[in-house]
Amino acid sequence: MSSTPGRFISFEGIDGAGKSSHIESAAAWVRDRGQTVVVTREPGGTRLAEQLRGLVLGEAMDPLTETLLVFAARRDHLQVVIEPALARGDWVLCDRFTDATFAYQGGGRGFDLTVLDRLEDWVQQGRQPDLTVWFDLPPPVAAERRAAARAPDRFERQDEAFFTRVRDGYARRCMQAPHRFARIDSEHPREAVWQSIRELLETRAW
Ligand SMILES: Nc1ncnc2c1ncn2[C@@H]1O[C@H](COP(=O)(O)OP(=O)(O)OP(=O)(O)O)[C@@H](O)[C@H]1O
Ligand SMILES: Cc1cn([C@H]2C[C@H](O)[C@@H](COP(=O)(O)O)O2)c(=O)[nH]c1=O
Repeated sequence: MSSTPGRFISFEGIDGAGKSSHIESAAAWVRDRGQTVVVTREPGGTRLAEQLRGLVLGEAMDPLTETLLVFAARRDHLQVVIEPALARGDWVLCDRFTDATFAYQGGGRGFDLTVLDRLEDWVQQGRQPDLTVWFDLPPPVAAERRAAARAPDRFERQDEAFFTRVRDGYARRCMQAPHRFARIDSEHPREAVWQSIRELLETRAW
């Protein structure tokens, strides 16, 4: 059992914003302070949710189907991984959580935000991250980074207008929950971004 209560920290941003480049460093930083850390991701994190991830990232579907699948994956992830870890006092660092649904399905796809509000309440029963690190980056810069890094999936093939709406979706969530959100300027060089994350962990996660 850990000496302090666990924390739930989510990492968010448009595709290519730099989350994955920093989440393991953040986990190592927390472990160095004596905490047990679970690093996980959405959609995914359990056997079932990883299967749903494969469908969501690979198969064409309508926005309602997409929304229900990401929430189904989230429900399993919460029950099997996140809630048990927090109950043990572990820290959970999660590459994306429900803010991604509001940004991608709500902002990007234009799906009804009031339905998302209801699904969020229903699936999460009040569970929210203690801290959300939002890696903010202009869509054209993120597209350049992605193009240099890998072949695109179904979301990454979307155009700049889609990612502008996703980014606006994150900005809306940030304005609605300023106590939980922290915006990081991800256009800075990697070391400067990491410095911002470290300061954030020191001041707002502990
Ligand atoms: N600050 C930075 N400056 C320049 N390049 C960066 C920076 N941070 C990350 N990158 C590079 O940008 C690419 C995308 O980064 P990364 O995979 O971490 O993004 P991501 O937010 O996890 O994306 P996704 O959510 O789509 O998986 C990688 O090639 C990475 O090396
Ligand atoms: C949680 C969640 C994710 N997505 C999208 C966003 C990304 O394009 C992919 C996940 O892949 P990545 O490796 O994290 O970039 O899924 C979504 O549309 N809705 C969600 O709720």
